[in-house]
Formats: sequence, structure tokens, C-alpha cells
Amino acid sequence: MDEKKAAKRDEVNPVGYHDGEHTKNVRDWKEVYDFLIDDSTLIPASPDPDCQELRTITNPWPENPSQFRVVCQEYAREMEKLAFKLMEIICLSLGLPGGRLKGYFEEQTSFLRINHYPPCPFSDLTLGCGRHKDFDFLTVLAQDDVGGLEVKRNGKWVPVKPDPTALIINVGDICQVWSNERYKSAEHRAVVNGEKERYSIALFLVPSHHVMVKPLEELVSEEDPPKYLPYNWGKFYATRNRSDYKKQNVDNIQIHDFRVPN
Ligand SMILES: O=C(O)CCC(=O)C(=O)O
Ligand SMILES: [Fe+2]
Repeated sequence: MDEKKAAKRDEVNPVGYHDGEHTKNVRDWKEVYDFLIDDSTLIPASPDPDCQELRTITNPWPENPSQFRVVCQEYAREMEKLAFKLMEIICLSLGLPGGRLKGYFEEQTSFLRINHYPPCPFSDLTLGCGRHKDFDFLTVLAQDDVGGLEVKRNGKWVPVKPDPTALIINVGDICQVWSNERYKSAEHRAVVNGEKERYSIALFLVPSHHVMVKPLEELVSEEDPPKYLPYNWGKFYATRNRSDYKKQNVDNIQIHDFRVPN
């Protein structure tokens, strides 16, 4: 517990250990450890659009278990390779050069999240992770054999069969915007288990803080105009970080806020 406290994150430092996350203003039944792929990463100092100040965030690695840091970093490197490969394939599928998006990730803010869902005595009353769409370009998710992940399909929650030997790839909101909705991000949630604890590990692939996310020029035309107004990734991330840890009176920021009406 002391190691967890030492690595605790807050509204200012958005990486490290946390057990009070809110998804859409409702507290989740889980604890997480978040760490950046690039150990020191630049993000805006404040969500305020007029503030140009940046700050560097670093991973608060716990000292124990002693192998934790090395194992996490090695896992992250392998998952990162896979995520960039998948990004290339998505580019090709959109008729773009494979490396079209790579430049947006030179100062990537990508991070991994280890989710731990303890057994929950009120498993029918609460969720491990409330319904949401990932805000990133894509997510590579590994899970154990307990099960709990559900995806919304045709208006119904469909359980994803747990398979510790498989990886689940989620399309995220940034992919939806860049592709001008040729790809749609997937809504999902995690239910909790009355008896068993569950672990999952996600890699969130996200661009550099200064990137303006908007439909790619090659994919828009007069017949298919941009469906989103540009938004600054760093400011979006900073705004989310402020609202993910406590209840707010307003909904947290969503790509829907930038959607051009039909
Ligand atoms: O634990 C899971 O299966 C899903 C976690 C998730 O959706 C997330 O961390 O964004
Ligand atoms: Fe998610």
C-alpha cells in the first residue's frame, strides 16, 4: 500500500497509481497504474486555451516489486511496435501511405494502463469501468481469463470472450475523427465479478500534445465535408484529466463537442 501511495497521481500529475477514477462522473470499481511510453512527456500545463505553458510529466515508478519497472517498459515497447504497425495498416486501408500519421507521434503522449478490478460484493450495482469510447487513436488491450469486457453492438452489450492469449484492438475517437468517420470508435465497459479479481492492460496510442486533430485533408471533399472541427490534442487531454478524478457538474469533454451538425 505504501508503494501505491508513493506512486499516487492527482489532477496535476496524470500518471501513476489511482483508485478513484470516474467515467462520465460515476466512480469506477477499480484501481489503476498508468505509465507513459516515453518516460518524460510534454503536455499543456493547463486546460485553459489561452495558456501556452507546457510541463513535463514523468512516471512515478514504485521501488517494489523491483522488476516492475523493467517488465512494464519491455511490455510497453512490444505493444508500441504492434500499435504502430496497426496504424500503418489502417492508413493503407484508407488509401493513404502507410506512414501518413507517424509524424503526429514524434512527441507522443501514449501511455499504458494496468487495470485491477477487485471482487465486488455489489457486482450487479456497479461497473468496473463505465461505458465509454477510448479517446485515443487505437487501444491494444490484454486481459486475463476472468471476463468482464462488454462492447455495444446494435444497441446491446455483448460480452467479449476472455482469452489471455489474444489481444483486443479498439478503434478510438482520434481514428474516428482523422478518418472522417470511415472508422467509428467502439463503445465499451467492464463489469465486475462478485468472486474473482480481474486484470487488464491497455496501451492507448495518442499523438503529440501540439497536434490539431481534424479529418485528414485526403479524406474530405465537397461531397464528404469534414465532420469535425479541429481540436488540440493536448488541451483535450488536459481537460479530460481534470474531470476524470472527480465528479463535475458538466459532462467531460467528448469529440461530440467538435462534431459539425449534419
Ligand atoms: O478492463 C477492460 O477490459 C476495459 C478497460 C478499458 O476500457 C479502459 O481502460 O479504457
Ligand atoms: Fe476503454
